[in-house]
Amino acid sequence: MTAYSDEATSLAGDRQVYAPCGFYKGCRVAIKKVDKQRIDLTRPLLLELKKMKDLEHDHLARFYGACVDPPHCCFLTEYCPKGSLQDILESDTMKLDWMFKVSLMHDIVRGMHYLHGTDLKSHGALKSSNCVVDSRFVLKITDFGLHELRTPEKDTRAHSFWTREFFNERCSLTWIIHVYDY
Ligand SMILES: Nc1nc2c(ncn2[C@@H]2O[C@H](COP(=O)(O)OP(=O)(O)OP(=O)(O)O)[C@@H](O)[C@H]2O)c(=O)[nH]1
Repeated sequence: MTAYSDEATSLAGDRQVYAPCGFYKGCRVAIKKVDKQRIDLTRPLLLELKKMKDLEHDHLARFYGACVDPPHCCFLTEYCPKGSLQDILESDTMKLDWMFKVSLMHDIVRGMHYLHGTDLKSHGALKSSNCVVDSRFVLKITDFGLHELRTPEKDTRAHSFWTREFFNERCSLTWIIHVYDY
């Protein structure tokens, strides 16, 4: 894997968002840092990594793998050049007409429907910054699974909705919570 830059997403005239990315086997990938001193490759973790790699759907960002060597622990996922739904919603220059909004909603529903039918069963952190948009304006859901390796949310700007946080504290995640999530 070649890590090459923090690429600015193409929202001309807006705040620029820099996403670390690189190349892995000829594909451009998004690099998500994992804030862990060490990662124990237990059997359940290896199984989950395998399941994640096997997932394939038009509305899920491809999971390419993880680097578990500290201090460079990270996940590699499909890189989507238009940035996240959060970036698009916060953009002053990008006008969303109803056709585009419906198409984005449709993509989320299709992606989540597929995810709920897999062994992962739930996303766990569905929010606008975890929905990324590719060069053809197709929305793909990212950052699913591997909950034990993810750092708890610290960003109050994150657009997650009260229902997920409310339920997280009280019971385990199920697909029903996602229905309220979006
Ligand atoms: N262009 C592009 N930007 C991305 C991609 N993935 C993430 N980003 C950018 O990185 C921002 C932050 O994403 P994350 O690093 O997942 O952080 P977060 O979702 O805000 O927070 P946590 O997931 O809770 O850590 C997004 O809003 C995007 O601007 C991608 O595939 N392509």
